Amino acid sequence: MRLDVVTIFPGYFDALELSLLGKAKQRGLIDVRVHDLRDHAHDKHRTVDDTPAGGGAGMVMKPEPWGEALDGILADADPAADTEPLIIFPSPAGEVFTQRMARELAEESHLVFGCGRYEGIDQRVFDEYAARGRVRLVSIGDYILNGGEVATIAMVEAIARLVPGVVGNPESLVEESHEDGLLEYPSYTKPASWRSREVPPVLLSGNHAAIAAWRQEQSVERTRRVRPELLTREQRGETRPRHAAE
Ligand SMILES: N#Cc1c(-c2ccc3ccn(Cc4ccccn4)c3c2)n[nH]c1N
Repeated sequence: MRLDVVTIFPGYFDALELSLLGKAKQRGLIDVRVHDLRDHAHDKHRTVDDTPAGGGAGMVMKPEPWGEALDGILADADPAADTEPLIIFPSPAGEVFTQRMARELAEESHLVFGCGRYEGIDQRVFDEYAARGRVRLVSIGDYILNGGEVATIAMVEAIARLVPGVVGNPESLVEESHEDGLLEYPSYTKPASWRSREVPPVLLSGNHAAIAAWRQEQSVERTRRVRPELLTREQRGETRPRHAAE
């Protein structure tokens, strides 16, 4: 998978050189290219923002540097690829990023992340690239950040770890929160007793069926307590199980 990131703060993405993603890069599983938007602003001060049309507080990112940066990336994309690159703009006005979306995006061969700052990017940039290809505005949650960089790092981590070969043991991806629509069960390790707090005996029983049942029950109970909206109506007890005899 190729990942291009356009930002005025390229240093944010040094984080992608660390840990799992750094190793995946070294192994050629992920090709990350970070572009400084200011390299595409050619005035003396490398200006990337201007006052909002119609007035209002703050500044808006000018379209010209974005056009030059994104045109360059698209022109450099693999012409033999099945599909054109998908351009993702983190935005508080975007569709909410979920594990389902992460799985969907992990199937892509080329993702481009456009990190806005200030009050956002001139709308015509979104319109231009949506007319020419595939664009999605995506939000990582209902709160306001100062720009798209942190959201991009979060999304890149969630997506890249699903790319085959990036995570050592693919089985560890199966029983994770949200993979089956439920929150993950609580985890324990050694020692069996710590400050008079015991590991649940079922986990030490060696009875794998009982352990699996306990973990499923814990996932449903934790989801019911913390995120009831993730449960199906049947799991919430609002309907009888479909197989139940009348
Ligand atoms: N994803 C995501 C985001 C963002 C986000 C993403 C990109 C930009 C570019 C500028 N700003 C600041 C800003 C302030 C005020 C109104 C609009 N925008 C961003 C914020 N905030 N919260 C999320 N879940």
